[in-house]
Amino acid sequence: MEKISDVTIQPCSSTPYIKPLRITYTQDGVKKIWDAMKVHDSVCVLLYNKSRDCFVFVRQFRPAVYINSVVTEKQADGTETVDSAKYPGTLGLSYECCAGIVDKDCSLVEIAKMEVLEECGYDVPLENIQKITSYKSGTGVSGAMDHLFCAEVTDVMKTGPGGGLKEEGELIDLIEIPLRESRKWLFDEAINKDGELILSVLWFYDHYGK
Ligand SMILES: Nc1ncnc2c1ncn2[C@@H]1O[C@H](COP(=O)(O)OP(=O)(O)O[C@H]2O[C@H](CO)[C@@H](O)[C@H](O)[C@H]2O)[C@@H](O)[C@H]1O
Repeated sequence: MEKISDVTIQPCSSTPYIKPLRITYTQDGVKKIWDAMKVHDSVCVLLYNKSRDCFVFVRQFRPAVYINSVVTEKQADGTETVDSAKYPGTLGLSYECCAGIVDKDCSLVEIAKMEVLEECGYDVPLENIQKITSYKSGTGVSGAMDHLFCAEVTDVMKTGPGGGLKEEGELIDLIEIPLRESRKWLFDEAINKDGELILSVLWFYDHYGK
């Protein structure tokens, strides 16, 4: 998972996942420019395993986290590289709630259910998936919607290994954090995690009075 090497970084104009854009507009009579990115909306599911009183998170190597944690070297051909002997892949490991982009023609809660099965191996009934909230993420750059859900699962619902879709190259570890240890873990800045995870867990404490 964290054995990373041969890292190169180059400009990217457009892909199926992101579309960088330059926006010009006039605001109160003043001409302005803003650089932004079109990205997919996403769903994110906080999983709480009732059988073992723990949260189930996913841990994966995130290239964006990695390259923002290292010093890159400019090469003559204009690309940038990273000395992976100096900067281990562990710098790019990130703990997140199970999540996925909204790129399918089905409801958000159905996408949430599919992601829980693919990434975490739990076959959770739709009625166990409850909405937390939806909000605009990355307002300076993307402004996409993030739809947060919470699902209570039990060991009986664990029907597969999870770990993500191998055909999409996904490499995902499942990490269980006991509820009683989660407050300390949540605010441990040495552990990479995203805002969706923190918000969802704080919602859980509030909603269930934990
Ligand atoms: N930028 C990219 N470059 C190359 N390949 C890409 C890519 N984005 C997606 N992919 C490909 O699409 C596959 C499926 O991605 P997912 O829908 O599982 O989103 P992911 O969990 O990575 O991010 C989800 O979770 C994170 C964290 O919550 C959210 O930020 C995010 O919007 C949400 O989709 C990936 O395995 C990869 O093959």
